[in-house]
Parts: sequence; C-alpha cells; structure tokens
Amino acid sequence: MTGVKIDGIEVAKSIKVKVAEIVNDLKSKGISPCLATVLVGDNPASATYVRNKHKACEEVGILTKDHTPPTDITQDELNKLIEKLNADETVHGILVQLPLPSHLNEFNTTTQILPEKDVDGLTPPNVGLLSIGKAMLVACTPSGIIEMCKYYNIELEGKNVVIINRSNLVGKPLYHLLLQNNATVTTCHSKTKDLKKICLDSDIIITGVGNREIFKLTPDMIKEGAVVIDVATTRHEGKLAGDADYAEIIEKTSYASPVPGGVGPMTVAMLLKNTVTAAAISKGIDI
Ligand SMILES: Nc1nc2c(c(=O)[nH]1)N[C@@H](CN(C=O)c1ccc(C(=O)N[C@@H](CCC(=O)O)C(=O)O)cc1)CN2
Repeated sequence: MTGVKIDGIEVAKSIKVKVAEIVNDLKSKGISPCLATVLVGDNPASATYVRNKHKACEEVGILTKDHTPPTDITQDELNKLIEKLNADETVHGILVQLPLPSHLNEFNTTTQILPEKDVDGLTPPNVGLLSIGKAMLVACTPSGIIEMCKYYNIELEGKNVVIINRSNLVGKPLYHLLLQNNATVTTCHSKTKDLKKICLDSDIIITGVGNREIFKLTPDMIKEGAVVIDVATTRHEGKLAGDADYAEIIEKTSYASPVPGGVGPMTVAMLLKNTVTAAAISKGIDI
C-alpha cells in the first residue's frame, strides 16, 4: 500500500478562500479584521512563522499590526503592550509568538490577552470552554489537524488515535478535539512506556516530538494502513523536518502528512479563521 499525501498547502488554500469571503462580508458591515502579532527575540524560525502569518493575512485581506519589541523587554513592559492591544478597538486578534525568551513567562504573558482576542486559544477561559466543547477560539495547529482529516474524509469516530505530544499549543487541545469527534485517544510523552506498542495499536498516529536526537517515527512503528500526521517542525541534516521521513513511511500508511507542506500551513490558515471569528464576535455577528 502507498498512502495518500495529506497536502496541507491544498487544504490551507481551501480555508483561505472561505476566510477571504468572510473578510469581505465583515468589511461590507464596516469591520476590517485586524491581527496584532508580537515577536520577541531573535529565533529565526519564529521570525519565519510570523512572516508567513503576515503574508497569509495580506492574501485574504486581514489587516496586521506587527510588534517586535527589543529582546530585553521586561515582563511588565510586555504586559503593558498587551494591555494596549486589548484596549485597541481596531485590533481583533492578538498573537504572541512562542517560544518567548527565557526571561519572560509564557503563562503570565498569554493570560494577559483578552479571551475574546485570544486567537491562539491559550487563555484559561478558552481552554475551559474547549474542554466542555463550547470554545469559539481553539488552538490553531490542533484545529488545523481536524480540518485536514475532514478534507480527506479520514474517519475519527471509533478510531484509536495516539498523540505523541502534550503541549498546551498542540497535544492538550488536540486531545479534546479528537474526543469531541468520538475518537479513542491516547496521549504519549517522554515518560510513556512501550511507545512502539501503542503506535502499532493505533489507527492514527499524530506525532509532535520535534527532536530527532531522541525520537524518530519509523515504519516498524506503524500499523499497515494507518494514518500518520506529522506535527513536528525541527531541523534534520540541515533541512526542515518532522518526526518521520515522509518518503520512508508513506508506503506503510493510508494517509500521511509531510513536513514541510503539511500541518504548518494549516496552523497559519486556522489563525486567519480565528482572527475573523474574533472580529465577528467583537460585533456580535454570527459567521
Ligand atoms: N503563538 C504561537 N506560537 C507558536 C505556534 C502557535 O500556534 N502559536 N505554533 C508553533 C509553530 N508555528 C506557528 O507559529 C508554525 C509552524 C510552522 C509553520 C509553517 O508555515 N511551516 C511551513 C514551513 C515554514 C517555512 O520554513 O517557510 C511548513 O511546515 O510547510 C507556521 C507556523 C510555534 N509557535
């Protein structure tokens, strides 16, 4: 069996078409959706990702405000910047690019964001709403994964799904989304025993370790015909890579997503969707 490529660029395009239509509708009602981004530090990957986000906003007509404060910004100064963006009625979504430099606290920072402008779905109110299936703003990567499964008609109901990640941005929100889609979900991490057996027992493997020094998803860990979604973004042999070598595993799978060209573009596309959702909520408009 040779699997079908889950083309994140193709799925992202389909989301962008819908978002552009919503932007035009909101503009006809006098609302110009606007995303404010905050990039602190000199992480080259973060700079690339924020650049991709701004480019995607431009493609669909979302306005952007780009804040790149000095790396040595204090926590208090950063919190004050977020307070200013919270109060700015022209700003509908606020995104603080992660990770932050080590002198800044990610929880203290992200919890400053107004929940209704929290386009990452990281604030406790939005995390709580997600856990009870009522969230309007959900973390971008997990919701992008669900969108990819829908696009390719990959059945989730009743399937054994393993998530190899437990971060606040990916693994934890993804658990809830999969549960709400009636999957049977196992979350694995660095302390998990017999990871290989859990993977071999899974119909869908969603892997997001991101460090080839400690983990690689190999064909011997994949049940024939399983689905593999590679969330990791790391570098291997000088190139952007995931947890698996796509060419090496595609033979074992029914569907597999590559890195690059898989989940990454979906993270960006779902940010656009969250931004127009936040803009609509700000004016009490259903979309
Ligand atoms: N505040 C946030 N910070 C971070 C998030 C997030 O959702 N919110 N997620 C991760 C990764 N990330 C978003 O910023 C991200 C990862 C990858 C891509 C992407 O477009 N990848 C492309 C290749 C990119 C390139 O090298 O040109 C691909 O995989 O095809 C976008 C966003 C980190 N922090």
